[in-house]
Amino acid sequence: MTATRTLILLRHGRSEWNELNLFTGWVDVRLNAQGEKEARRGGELLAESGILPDVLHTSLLSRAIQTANIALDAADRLWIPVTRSWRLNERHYGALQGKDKAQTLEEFGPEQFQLWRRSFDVPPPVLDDESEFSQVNDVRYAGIDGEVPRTESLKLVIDRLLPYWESAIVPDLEAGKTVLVTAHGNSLRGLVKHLEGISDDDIAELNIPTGIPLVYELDENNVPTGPGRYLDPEAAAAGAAAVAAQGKK
Ligand SMILES: O=C(O)[C@@H](CO)OP(=O)(O)O
Repeated sequence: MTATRTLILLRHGRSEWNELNLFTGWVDVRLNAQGEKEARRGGELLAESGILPDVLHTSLLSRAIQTANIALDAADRLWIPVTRSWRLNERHYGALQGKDKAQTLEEFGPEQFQLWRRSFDVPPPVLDDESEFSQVNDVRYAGIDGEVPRTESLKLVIDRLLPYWESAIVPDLEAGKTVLVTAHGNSLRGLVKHLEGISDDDIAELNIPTGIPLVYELDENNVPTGPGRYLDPEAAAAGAAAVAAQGKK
């Protein structure tokens, strides 16, 4: 029997802007108190299930970094090596960054809202470089191998994510390491789409809850041997339903 490889995906805990119901994207907001609690619980779930990461990959956004640190502290794994990449960042939400989701839904209607939020290849309008929510002059992206996005569809997220998956994450998995990836709702939707071979249409229905580890066992071709498994399935189902309903309250 060939040994399987273990991959853990963790969406950051609730952020200040999740709380305010604002489109966030690349805006670098922090976790709120509930998000910190979720991150701790995420780490406890890892410890309780004995699925302990050997290496960590995070985005360059503080909410993912904070989540990883808190979770790893709870699992007594703060010491593991870490690599961070903009390629794991949240989807850039273009001109929607900083906008209220409920107001956007009301202004543009459910069809356009869903198209911007969950379609595969329709990006929101581009964000002006002069906007306070633009990242074009953010020093952390000064050296990236590409242009700082002004907007992204899920397709564009997958296009910039997969080279990192292949060049940085897969080698760790192939070295037999248990890999933790701490990232975002839409960058993780992109990775799950790739792993599970979800169609461009069906991916619209997938929502990832905050703070609950999602574990995959992968074969020697890095294909999942079964569906991903949330370490707290009940909380995950409730969390995913809440994400799907955002804007409607
Ligand atoms: O605002 C965002 O950046 C994302 C994740 O919080 O939201 P949505 O779930 O609407 O894609």
